[in-house]
Amino acid sequence: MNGASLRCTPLPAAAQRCSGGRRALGARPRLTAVAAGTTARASAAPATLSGAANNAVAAPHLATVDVGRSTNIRWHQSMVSRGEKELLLGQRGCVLWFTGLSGSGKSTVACTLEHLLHDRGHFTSLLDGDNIRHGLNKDLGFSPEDRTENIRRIGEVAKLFADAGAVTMTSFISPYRADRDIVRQRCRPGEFLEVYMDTPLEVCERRDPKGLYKKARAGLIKNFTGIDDPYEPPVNPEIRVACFDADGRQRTPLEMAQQIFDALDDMGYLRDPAIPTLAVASALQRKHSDGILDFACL
Ligand SMILES: Nc1ncnc2c1ncn2[C@@H]1O[C@H](COP(=O)(O)OS(=O)(=O)O)[C@@H](OP(=O)(O)O)[C@H]1O
Ligand SMILES: Nc1ncnc2c1ncn2[C@@H]1O[C@H](COP(=O)(O)OP(=O)(O)O)[C@@H](O)[C@H]1O
Repeated sequence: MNGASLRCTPLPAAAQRCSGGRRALGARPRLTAVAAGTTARASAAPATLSGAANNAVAAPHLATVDVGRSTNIRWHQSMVSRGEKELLLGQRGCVLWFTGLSGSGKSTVACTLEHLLHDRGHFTSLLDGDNIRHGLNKDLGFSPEDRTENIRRIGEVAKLFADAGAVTMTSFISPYRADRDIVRQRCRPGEFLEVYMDTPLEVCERRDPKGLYKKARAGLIKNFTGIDDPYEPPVNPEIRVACFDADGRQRTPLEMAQQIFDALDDMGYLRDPAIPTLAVASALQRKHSDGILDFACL
């Protein structure tokens, strides 16, 4: 594919049966390799893309940029849009950012919520503090700088999952308001939903499932959130999960998870999962000869 260049070619007219102003999935510009005066369908994306890279030197729209310590990099636009992925999944990708003290119930409720969502046919992902610190962030501790970097990385990973259409849950203390706000700003409008586990320190300390509060009180752990390191509660979280009900009874994890599920549903993040199933079925029946699915009549 030497000398190939990238060109976006619209599908043939027959493939552009778009109804009611909604763009047909099959009608998006298609990546096409053009070599030595002939027009050919790109059969393998990597070959096509490397062809583009070879020709990027003089084309201004393919200019590279420097970001942080990375030089000469360029943003690559996906050929399958986020909207198309969300249509397939029948939901909107989002980041449900659980925040609260250690022992406030972040992991338990996020895990319960993931079950609820999955049972109802939704695509989810759960990033949990302890787990991520076993791998991606095992180089980080609990200094203010390390916590900030912890949250920054998780924010970026969560955004990637949301971009793929997943209802993404993160479960980190994320004690500093500024760090959470940076993640919010990095997300699209409406994509970031702060879920505040509003469980008082006394309750968390009583639970103390890992015995960490006891150690922190004894001075064996330094900079423990809520003891000798600050926790800054959200000012205006999208979802506040209260520990107690109106009668002063401690709410169960299932009640809390159901509250978040209902809020997501009310806000329109969850659509009927049956929709994309039907969409795929009917698009398959109208598959074009070139193998592209046609969602035009939806
Ligand atoms: N100093 C200190 N302060 C707070 N927490 C501590 C500390 N040292 C260890 N742990 C354990 O690590 C878990 C918190 O990790 P996170 O990644 O969520 O923390 S942070 O968001 O970066 O602040 C937290 O887990 P959870 O109880 O699930 O929140 C603790 O078990
Ligand atoms: N709604 C709840 N009611 C009673 N106990 C809870 C509730 N949510 C969590 N717990 C218990 O509290 C402890 C800490 O919960 P966990 O989800 O690990 O908190 P976090 O992830 O915020 O540290 C666990 O032992 C869990 O069983």
